[in-house]
Amino acid sequence: MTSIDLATILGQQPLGLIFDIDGTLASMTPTPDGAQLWPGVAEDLRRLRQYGHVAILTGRLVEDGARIVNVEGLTYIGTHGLEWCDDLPTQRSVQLLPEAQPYAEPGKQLFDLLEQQLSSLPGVILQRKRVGGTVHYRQAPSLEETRKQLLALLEVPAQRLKMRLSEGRGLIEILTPLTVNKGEALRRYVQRFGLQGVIFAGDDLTDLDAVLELRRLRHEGLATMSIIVRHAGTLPAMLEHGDYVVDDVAGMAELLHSIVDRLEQPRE
Ligand SMILES: O=P(O)(O)OC[C@H]1O[C@H](O[C@H]2O[C@H](CO)[C@@H](O)[C@H](O)[C@H]2O)[C@H](O)[C@@H](O)[C@@H]1O
Repeated sequence: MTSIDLATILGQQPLGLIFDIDGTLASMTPTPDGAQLWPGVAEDLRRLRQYGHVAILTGRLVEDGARIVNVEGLTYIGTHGLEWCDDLPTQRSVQLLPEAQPYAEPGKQLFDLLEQQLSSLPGVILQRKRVGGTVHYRQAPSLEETRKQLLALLEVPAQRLKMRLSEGRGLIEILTPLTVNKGEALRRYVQRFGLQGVIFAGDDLTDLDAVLELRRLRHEGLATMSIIVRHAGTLPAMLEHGDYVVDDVAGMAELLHSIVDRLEQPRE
């Protein structure tokens, strides 16, 4: 624990609590469709809604993230900040940032191209999103060979279509060239509700932008705390810049539960 005091942050109003999904509220599974919230988390998120603004900030499509979390009354922010929904997408419509709209078609073209080659790419899963998407190759028989094959297929057309490729563990993200990321999305969320206290929890490379943005917000006078969910192979930069570390999704679920318990205690 750093010198940042959880009780001080939880005492701020308006308070915001923002969570990543995969590796934070849900354990990693071999395929994206297998992910499930850790037991008890959905109930704690429901209780949490009464004390602050609660958001899910994920790399997944809003609908996909909402399918996993499935708690009403949260803000669902998908595709690393490109799309927003003020409740479950069954209740409210999903808003794509207008600046992202022109990249829907180029993203689709890249996925169409990969789809044509799918029979020669065993173990590859294509996850299309509203704009761009994720190419998973974690299940491929040879990771490095498949990675090279995918990059060879994608690099030139992506450049021509002005789309960006980014690599993670066993995946390639097809992204827009926009600078929107989880950090920018977090700031938008904070400004939208005039939050004074902000907690963000995440575990992976794309969460680092949000962790760093929280630091900037703290320098601007807000009470903020980032929670890093540590797994085998957690990026050193996450541990360096985060404020509070928990071990695995189980540790995150435990902390979430204790946060809700604290908020439910009567104030003196
Ligand atoms: O921002 P997040 O909520 O952490 O989402 C990041 C990506 O998560 C998903 O992929 C990862 O989790 C899968 C389920 O555990 C796993 O099978 C996959 O290998 C991981 O990369 C999701 O499928 C992606 O769309 C998200 O971008």
